[in-house]
Amino acid sequence: MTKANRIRLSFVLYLNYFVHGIGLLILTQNMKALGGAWGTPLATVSYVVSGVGIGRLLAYYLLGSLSDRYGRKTFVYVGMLSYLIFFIGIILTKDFRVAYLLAILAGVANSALDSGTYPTFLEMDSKNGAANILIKAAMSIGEFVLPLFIGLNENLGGWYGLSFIFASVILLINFVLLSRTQFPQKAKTGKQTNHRLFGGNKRSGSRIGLLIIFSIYGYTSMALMILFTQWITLYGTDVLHMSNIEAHFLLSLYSIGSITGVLLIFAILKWSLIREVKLIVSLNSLSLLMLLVIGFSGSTWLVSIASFIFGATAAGGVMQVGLNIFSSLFPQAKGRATGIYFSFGSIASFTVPIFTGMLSTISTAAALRSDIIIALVSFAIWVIGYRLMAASADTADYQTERNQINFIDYWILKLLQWRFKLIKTIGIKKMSQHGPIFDPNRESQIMSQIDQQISDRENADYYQAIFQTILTSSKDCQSQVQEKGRAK
Ligand SMILES: O=C(O)C(=O)C[C@]1(C(=O)O)C=C[C@@H](O)C=C1
Repeated sequence: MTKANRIRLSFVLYLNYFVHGIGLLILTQNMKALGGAWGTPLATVSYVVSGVGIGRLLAYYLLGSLSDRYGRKTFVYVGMLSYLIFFIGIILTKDFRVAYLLAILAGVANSALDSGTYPTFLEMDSKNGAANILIKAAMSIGEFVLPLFIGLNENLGGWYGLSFIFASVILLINFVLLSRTQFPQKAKTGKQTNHRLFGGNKRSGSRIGLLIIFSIYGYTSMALMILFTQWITLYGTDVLHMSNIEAHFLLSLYSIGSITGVLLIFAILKWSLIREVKLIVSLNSLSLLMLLVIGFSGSTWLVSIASFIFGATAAGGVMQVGLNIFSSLFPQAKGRATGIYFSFGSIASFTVPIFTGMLSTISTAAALRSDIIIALVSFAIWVIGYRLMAASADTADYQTERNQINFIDYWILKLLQWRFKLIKTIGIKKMSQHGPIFDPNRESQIMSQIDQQISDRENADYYQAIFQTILTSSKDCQSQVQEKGRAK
């Protein structure tokens, strides 16, 4: 695949997730207007919204498996087309039953996009799953833009359907773009995918163990976020006695944390600085810690900071990291792995509101604190998962260290290039002032400064030799620049 093609394909796929971010909120953000259009109370609109979850649950496993067999592009098309019918249909229909069917279709759209897109990114860039983390960012941008769009439109007295038209137009443009884009070659197709999921070269006991872990994590990673976003504001006002605005701001801090987390995790994965399993264990332990602070510290300051960090660690793409690991364990069935994983996620989006609703009859604090149990389960299964995966990993491997060295070299080179740019400038200035290139005082000042900064004394000689070489090369570079200058 050419680089230009990769960039174009990535753009199209991310743009879909921008639309999906809009799709996630568009019904709830227009509840009143839709209730008016269908002549139903808000409760009915809310019932229609639940159709999205049903659609997801129905479709994930099936579409995921089919995507392994029939190719990713088809499923991206299916997802886009389903979303298009949903957006247009919702504003055309006057009947909430039709709307309910359309909501189910939106859930199917979600599943189809996921089944087509996540495996594509892994197949495009099999080295690491950084690209999949940005899906989360694209969604967040859509979720950020839609309320602004609707707010502005309402202020201008515009028709509520405009936001649906807006999403449809982007989809139509994206259809054209997608038709001109090539997808990467899929690793393997065919019937073997069926049993490979439970077999393959690893011991099947540990594979089944891992399959169970990923199914549970598909649930808990999603539940962790949904529960927090549903209850944190009420917890702020009712339990911590914060003002309304302060309590709402906790959710904003969580969102900002989430975007920060996406960028951080993306950079870490892009450079493969830490093994994904280590990353997921660290993120989960931090999430757990932050929930304990939120649940029991009682300090609004600490809760605010913890909400931010919780956003970064629980909603910064950790779910996508889990999916990456899951898919890499079942390389022949990436689509199916995606389907299974997100099916459990959609069960979470169903069940969390139900059981926290029941807990809230005891207290709001109980509802929010139940997230600690979910975090504890996530953490515990990853401790087991880590051991299972470590058992099968090659411990003599030093690829992670090599990746870290690549990262360091990258930055050393950037800094050296910056230094040489300055060196050239000084060389030219020295020439116009007829000053000598070699400045012994300055050099000994540099060397003694370096010497003071070296904390690893054992290797001090090596560092000094490296800097001596830099100084020598800098002078060579200046002579060359001056020669060129004189020749002109
Ligand atoms: O500071 C200067 O005068 C430079 O030209 C730069 C530089 C250096 O590499 O840092 C290079 C040559 C001189 O001998 C001293 C220092």
